[in-house]
Amino acid sequence: MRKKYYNMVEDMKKIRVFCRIRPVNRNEAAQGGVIVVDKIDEFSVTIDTPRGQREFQFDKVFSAEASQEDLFHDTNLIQSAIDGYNVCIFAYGQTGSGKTFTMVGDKEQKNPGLMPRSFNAIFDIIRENSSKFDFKVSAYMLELYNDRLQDLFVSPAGEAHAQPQSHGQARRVEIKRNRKGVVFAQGAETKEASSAQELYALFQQACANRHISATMNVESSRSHLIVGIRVESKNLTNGSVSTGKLSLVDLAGSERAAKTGAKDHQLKEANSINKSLSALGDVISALSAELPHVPYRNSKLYATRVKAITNNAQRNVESKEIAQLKEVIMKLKSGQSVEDVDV
Ligand SMILES: Nc1ncnc2c1ncn2[C@@H]1O[C@H](COP(=O)(O)OP(=O)(O)OP(=O)(O)O)[C@@H](O)[C@H]1O
Repeated sequence: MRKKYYNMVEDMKKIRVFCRIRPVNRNEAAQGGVIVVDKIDEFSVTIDTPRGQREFQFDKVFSAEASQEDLFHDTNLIQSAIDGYNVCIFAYGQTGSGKTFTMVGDKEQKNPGLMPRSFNAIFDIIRENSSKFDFKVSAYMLELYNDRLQDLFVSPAGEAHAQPQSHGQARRVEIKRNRKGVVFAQGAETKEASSAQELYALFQQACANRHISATMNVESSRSHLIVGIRVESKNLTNGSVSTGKLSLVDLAGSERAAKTGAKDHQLKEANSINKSLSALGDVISALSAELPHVPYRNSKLYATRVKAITNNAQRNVESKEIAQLKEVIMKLKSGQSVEDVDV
């Protein structure tokens, strides 16, 4: 059992790359379109290109018939996030390739994607363990638009009316790293949720505040959506507290704006998306090639010098005493008395 868990943790140190093949849609089928990606086994695909056939390898390949449930089943790292690990899942691909469908699902939520399924799974696990742990779930939701992080819990109208800070600018969200190397979004509003429904309602509120390109009559994400869910669990037997984080990211695609005679601001969007996606691509290739320098700082998507993701999977756990001391500090900061806290 212990070996199995150890192997799982070892496995988690890696970045895993899955490939999902999108089925042809009605328009494409009407124009005689066919799938050009061929799944040849569990791990490989071939693509016919003008320069001949090319083969690509992945940790797993999902065919066009794979269901949302299949995807969730094989990418499910919710238990690890609840156990105190930092888990990040994102979809990467060109415009229209199915990133939003995979991460969020279809509009009517007949086929929910990884995000709503993860919200449910978090609270299912919490329910199963509620006699042994006290849980606290909180979330922040951001978008990265034109190289600027926006807090999606603050509506654009609210932002416009917000009191400017002393240096004359509206509230800014910045990616920072604390002394333990944990990355966090400084300045982002965090909201607590006590059920999957509440978390989903927060998500819907966040989506309503996203940038959409009004002049394009197609549904296309023009910004990167970042959903961060923090799960704090207090062990009721020994008082230790572990904090895990699940980051779910729906990246924007870029090609469409560039191809359709885009206006100035659309080109700015496309350039900014391309720049951040290529920075992300550089980070991933540096990590997978285990290069000594990982260029995190080239984009706000990975703006901090996170200690190598590949070789540092560790649980964020603190003892009962530290958890209590933090509580004392919190109370003192808010002007409460601490006499009744026994440390
Ligand atoms: N596996 C799938 N099965 C059925 N329909 C799908 C699948 N993947 C994507 N689609 C449909 O294809 C269309 C494009 O998908 P989606 O919006 O997810 O693309 P995207 O990669 O997020 O695009 P963009 O980068 O422009 O936001 C949508 O109508 C979506 O419902």
